[in-house]
Amino acid sequence: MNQDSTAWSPEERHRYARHLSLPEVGLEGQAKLRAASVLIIGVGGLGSPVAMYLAAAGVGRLGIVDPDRVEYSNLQRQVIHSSDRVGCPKVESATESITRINPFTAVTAIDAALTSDNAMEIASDYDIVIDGTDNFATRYLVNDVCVLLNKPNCYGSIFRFEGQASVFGHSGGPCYRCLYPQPPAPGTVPNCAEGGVLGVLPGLVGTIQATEAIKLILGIGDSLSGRLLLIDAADMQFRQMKIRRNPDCPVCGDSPTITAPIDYDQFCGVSSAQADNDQQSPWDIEPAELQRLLSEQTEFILIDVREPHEYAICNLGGTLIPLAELADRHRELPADKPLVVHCKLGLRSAKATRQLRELGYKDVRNLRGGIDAWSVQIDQTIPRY
Ligand SMILES: Nc1ncnc2c1ncn2[C@@H]1O[C@H](COP(=O)(O)OP(=O)(O)OP(=O)(O)O)[C@@H](O)[C@H]1O
Repeated sequence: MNQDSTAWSPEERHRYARHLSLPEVGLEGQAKLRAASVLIIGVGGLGSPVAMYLAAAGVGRLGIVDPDRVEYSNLQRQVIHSSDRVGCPKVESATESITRINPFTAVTAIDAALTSDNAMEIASDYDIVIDGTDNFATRYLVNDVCVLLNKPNCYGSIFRFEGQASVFGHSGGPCYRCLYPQPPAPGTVPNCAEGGVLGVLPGLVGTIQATEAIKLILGIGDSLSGRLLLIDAADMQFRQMKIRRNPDCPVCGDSPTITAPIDYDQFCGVSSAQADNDQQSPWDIEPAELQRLLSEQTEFILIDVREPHEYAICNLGGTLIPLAELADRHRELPADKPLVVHCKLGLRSAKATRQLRELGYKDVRNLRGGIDAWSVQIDQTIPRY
């Protein structure tokens, strides 16, 4: 314990009164909370409620790590941030909120991404780690670092209306790799930016992560270690699945082969997918060139392969054929005219371009960077979403 557990100011006694009268917490438990340190990776949708509730509960020291800046599109769920903080580093905005909630909580803000190079050093300074991130490479990194440092990892993830939570690497329990030995192939699982997420869902999952951290600090209840909680907010169903430690797990198994953080982008195939994405395809068309074609009234067909609800948000006026319908509906397109295909970011339209070329369409091009790039480079009145 880093503070005298018996010394409480009148304000602290008043602030924590409802904990103090709870037999499972009391002065002793509150002292454990004050002496505890928790590292929160990502102060986005999940990290927001986690940080706010842990501060309110009186956790003595919080570390927050995030390289991102607050955007308007974050505010629908990232409740630790507010409109006046758009453009600010998330960790700065979160520190301000945490301090307003509880000035007795000390915050260390790291305005950078957790990486293989810094994770061991950063995490070693905390009792518990909470993963509030949104990508597979970081999830495997957080998992491995927690196993290597023997720290519990309160895990959560969300997508659309569904969430998951568990506690990994705790007292001989399984780790994230025992549950998911391999990451999904890059591009096969859409992220929240593409697929959307119900704003309240990270509140639900993040408070479960915070609850698990508080239980671990207090040493009470039955933790989610060895169980995966599956949440369906649309039907409000909570299910759980048993998870066992895999003796062959490369990080927590009987003969581990991972003894230090690895290259997680490479493990998750992110580098090669990114390189493919960055590499200009001969079929790409830049936004400026598309603008020229439009202004010169060149004859071509513009095709939008997004979903109807995305088309309703903003569109360039092309023919809407969602990617999943292209195989059935491609005959609506003339075979003898140039086609320009686009989507939100240029990935779905790259697939559509390949598909149409395989179907025999000779002159098909893909708008590089999608409607997002068009909005940044050509027409800022088109909303980014
Ligand atoms: N390696 C990492 N280190 C620290 N923070 C990370 C890391 N990877 C992701 N994050 C952070 O985790 C948070 C996840 O938040 P969230 O899932 O709500 O999405 P977002 O990236 O803020 O928003 P959107 O996906 O809509 O653009 C983000 O703030 C992101 O910057």
